[in-house]
Amino acid sequence: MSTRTPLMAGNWKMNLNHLEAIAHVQKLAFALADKDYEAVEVAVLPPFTDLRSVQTLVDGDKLKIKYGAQDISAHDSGAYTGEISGSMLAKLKCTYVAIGHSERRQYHRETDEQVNAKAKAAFKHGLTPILCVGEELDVREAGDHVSHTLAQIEGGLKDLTAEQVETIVIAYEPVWAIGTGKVCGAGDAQEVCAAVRGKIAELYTQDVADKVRIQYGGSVKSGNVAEIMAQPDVDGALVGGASLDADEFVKIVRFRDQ
Ligand SMILES: O=C(CO)COP(=O)(O)O
Repeated sequence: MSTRTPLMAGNWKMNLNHLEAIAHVQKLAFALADKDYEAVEVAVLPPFTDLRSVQTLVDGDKLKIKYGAQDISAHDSGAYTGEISGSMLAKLKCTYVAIGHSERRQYHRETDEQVNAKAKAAFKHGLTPILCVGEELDVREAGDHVSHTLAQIEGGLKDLTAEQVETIVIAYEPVWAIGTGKVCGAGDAQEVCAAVRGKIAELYTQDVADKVRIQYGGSVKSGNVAEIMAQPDVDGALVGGASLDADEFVKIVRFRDQ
């Protein structure tokens, strides 16, 4: 039986302005009870422009919900127009930062090398990376989904220490299941998540691998979350669309009741 605390995180993507963010986090705070936080960690990843508002709310009301960003610059400061540094996110008391989301890889051509540099930047500033990996449809159809995902793991974790890796979160998000309503079968998600843990054991130690939390992401909803969370190597969910509906996200957090 795993001792890993599940992490249920909402990736809002480019949705909800700062006023909507306040209303949304207030709804979550109202609906979630202390007992929800006993066995599960809950986090939201709002757009950058919402983070200050979310921080003020969480600090002011001592909320247990955690928050983080959807991206980070690999650089510390300087002439990088449009980028946001790890020290800026740390100053806003972010806990998490998503790195290498497939939408960043696809639309911004982020490579494993850049993803690795961002992971290092996150650790440098005390942030926990949620390293996103996963294959496109053609890769899965060719039967190469495991090797593709493990190559992303190897590239993303390059030169990170065992102490860093044991705290990292991995999000396995098959690209073909994101925003499509096509959920990956629970057994298929388990296959890749187990292979990811095996790879981390090979690169580090079994002990390190046993501590890493591996989330599944891709069309997670209240109706399918229980089956996915029942898999031994799935330690949480990274939820896109369904996290924008507070009632639905609360049901996902309460996956044990579904
Ligand atoms: O990309 C995702 C989370 O990071 C998943 O998005 P959906 O839940 O909308 O499929």
